[in-house]
Amino acid sequence: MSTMVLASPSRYVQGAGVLGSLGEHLAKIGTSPLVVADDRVWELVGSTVAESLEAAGLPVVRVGFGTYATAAAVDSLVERITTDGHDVVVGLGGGSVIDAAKAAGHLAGIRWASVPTAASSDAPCSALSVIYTEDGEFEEYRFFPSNPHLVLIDTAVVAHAPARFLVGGIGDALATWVEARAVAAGTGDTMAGGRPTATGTALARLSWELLWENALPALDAVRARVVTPALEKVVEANTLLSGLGFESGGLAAAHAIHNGLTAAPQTHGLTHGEKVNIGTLTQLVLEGAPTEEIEDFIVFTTRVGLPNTLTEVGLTPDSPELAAVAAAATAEGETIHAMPFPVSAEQVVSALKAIEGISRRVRAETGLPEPVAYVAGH
Ligand SMILES: NC(=O)c1ccc[n+]([C@@H]2O[C@H](COP(=O)([O-])OP(=O)(O)OC[C@H]3O[C@@H](n4cnc5c(N)ncnc54)[C@H](O)[C@@H]3O)[C@@H](O)[C@H]2O)c1
Ligand SMILES: [Zn+2]
Repeated sequence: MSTMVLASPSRYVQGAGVLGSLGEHLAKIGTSPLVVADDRVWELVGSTVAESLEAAGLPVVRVGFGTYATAAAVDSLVERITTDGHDVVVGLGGGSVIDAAKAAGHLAGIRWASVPTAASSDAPCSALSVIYTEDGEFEEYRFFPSNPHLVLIDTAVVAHAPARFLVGGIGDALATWVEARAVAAGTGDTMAGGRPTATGTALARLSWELLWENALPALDAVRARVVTPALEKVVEANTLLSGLGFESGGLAAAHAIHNGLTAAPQTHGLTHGEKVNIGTLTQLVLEGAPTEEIEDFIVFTTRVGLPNTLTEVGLTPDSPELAAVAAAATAEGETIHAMPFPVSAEQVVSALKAIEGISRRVRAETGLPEPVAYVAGH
């Protein structure tokens, strides 16, 4: 019998205004926190965080952050933690700063907490970080022996973030069930280092169900800058359920194709979830999913505002970069090899080319807008 593993953070806290109790929660796991946040995020929530830490008797120390979770960014955080003797590191912001904080906490031998300010990815809960080059190309996954001690997400902050962040988080979370069911059907391991539990797979499915029901009204809520029950459900789906579901249910082709896409400079500037959505649709085509399911996915993700054509990620079916994307997606060790059948780079190129025409046809047939070409950096 193969071993099954489920991983999860020690504590998950979600609600409107919970950032005000960050200090109280952090005081249970450390006495000298280092908060990592870029200037934009600190401008938005720095005063709330500082007041909360002060009220809990904790010192307020914040260090800045760049764009990507690079090896160098992680190393410089480790140096800061070690020199100043911090005992808990807090990633405050998007998935990149959270990944950098996790990796630094692990290397420095201290605890770490995730405090996302947008529901833009399922990075906050996992025991791994995705490391990039300085140019934003996928470099490696780093795995840690434990998940964050605390994940805290304030839905009022999420409601005031640009809607595109929530769109990205929905794209990342929709992939979770499509990938988890593929891993469950095969023999591969999950990111937690074993076969999926029924629990992990079920959480991935619940994430999909909540999104299908609540994603569109949640986006309406964010555009109105208000917290509604639909938004709470989507934040939970994007952050907690997708986080547990991808880590313990398994990643497959969709994320491998996302990682491959980072090799095409045309895609830089798109969010993680936007690129993942191209991977999800490509996986559905690769596995020969029922036509109705593929068509429903295209209609739903177009309505959400996610790209589902090559055009929308700066590519075309004739782009020479597709070969490099497929080569990277099928590299040794990539999660595409957890699919229940062998996948070659040629198959990935074919499926990528196929999504352009399928999505254009479905969008035309259902009265949805034609894709608009994405130009990196604009
Ligand atoms: N480790 C994991 O398990 C895991 C899982 C999924 C994704 N990821 C990684 O997460 C990264 C993607 O994360 P992301 O999509 O959050 O992007 P990001 O972290 O790269 O960028 C987020 C940007 O949004 C800004 N921002 C954050 N909150 C804001 C707010 N409330 N208002 C305005 N601006 C705000 C930040 O300043 C930052 O510039 C990728 O590197 C991806 O590989 C990791
Ligand atoms: Zn992801």
